[in-house]
Amino acid sequence: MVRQPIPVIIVAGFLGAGKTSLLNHLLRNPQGARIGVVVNDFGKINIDALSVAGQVDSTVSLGNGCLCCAVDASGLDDLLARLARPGSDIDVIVIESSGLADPRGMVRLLLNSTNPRLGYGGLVEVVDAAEFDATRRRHPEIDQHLRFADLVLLNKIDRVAESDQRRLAELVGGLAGGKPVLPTSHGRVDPALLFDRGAVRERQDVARQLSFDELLAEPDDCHEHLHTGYQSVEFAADDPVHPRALMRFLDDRPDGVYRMKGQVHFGAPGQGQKFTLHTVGDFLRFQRSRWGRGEQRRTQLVVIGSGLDQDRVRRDLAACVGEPDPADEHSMLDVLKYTRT
Ligand SMILES: Nc1nc2c(ncn2[C@@H]2O[C@H](COP(=O)(O)OP(=O)(O)OP(=O)(O)O)[C@@H](O)[C@H]2O)c(=O)[nH]1
Repeated sequence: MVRQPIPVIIVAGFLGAGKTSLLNHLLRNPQGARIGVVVNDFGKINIDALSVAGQVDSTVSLGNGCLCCAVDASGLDDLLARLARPGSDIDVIVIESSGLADPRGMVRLLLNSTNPRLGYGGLVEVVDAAEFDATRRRHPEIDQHLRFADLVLLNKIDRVAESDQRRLAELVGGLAGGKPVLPTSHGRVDPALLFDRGAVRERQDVARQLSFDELLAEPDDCHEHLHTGYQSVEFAADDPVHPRALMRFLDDRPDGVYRMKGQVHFGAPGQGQKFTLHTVGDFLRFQRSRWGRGEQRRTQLVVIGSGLDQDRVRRDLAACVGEPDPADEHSMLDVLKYTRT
């Protein structure tokens, strides 16, 4: 029997929109589908890969650089071929693109793929409902990212007033040419909407239509992509970080910082857990969990922003390393205010 090509679905969306949350949701609720994953992060430390690792066997990661122009079609093909190799039993591959990648470049790469075992499975755009207006003001070109979406998740709906939800859904739906817009929280969507064979086939048919000829013919200048205006700083420390010092850094983030993510090892007594940190714009959240067995307790952070003074960010974070005074019982208080377990 001839095997149908494995659909490759691209999950795109601006920094911090909720792509990894969606991916984790899909991996936890696969509904029988065996999912292969490619994660592409902007920073050198691939935090997204760390976040999804352990949940799937078939993850390949491609850190440091946006997939939209960092690799050519053959480079991506090699990555995908590893997942789609005969006998791998994968039903669907999901590529989580970096938050600064141009989805059009990614779609183009897939349409140019020569691997007969793979087929384009559609573009899912995740939109941060709370940040969308501000992001558009800074980057009007983001509108174009929605043009080829097959499905838009209007995510973080819990952070937006009801009246704004309607306005945003209409706005985003218009930019996506009338494609379905689903309000979501933490990327919780019915996986069938992404993986259902009928839906995938429909998206593949649409991809063959005129609009995609247009996409393939469109000039693509990498120098105009969003990632060219952004920098990232990676920070790692084996020694514990002082909670009060890190909170001071977070309260007064250096100019240009938009996104921070990673894990923090605090030295405060009784706080031997792993704290996963996320900032997106003004949003700040820690999540507390146990360190894995054999996992090294260390801080690893990526800071992403535009116009960053990278040396200063590095210096300021290095200055946060240190252990609180054992007499300071409340050193973790401010961290815990922003922590969810
Ligand atoms: N309140 C709220 N927070 C969310 C929602 N979805 C994601 N988040 C939080 O937003 C932060 C960023 O989410 P991620 O899923 O890592 O975003 P991302 O798009 O993968 O980020 P990048 O890969 O860095 O671009 C995390 O702290 C998430 O827990 C949501 O629907 N509501």
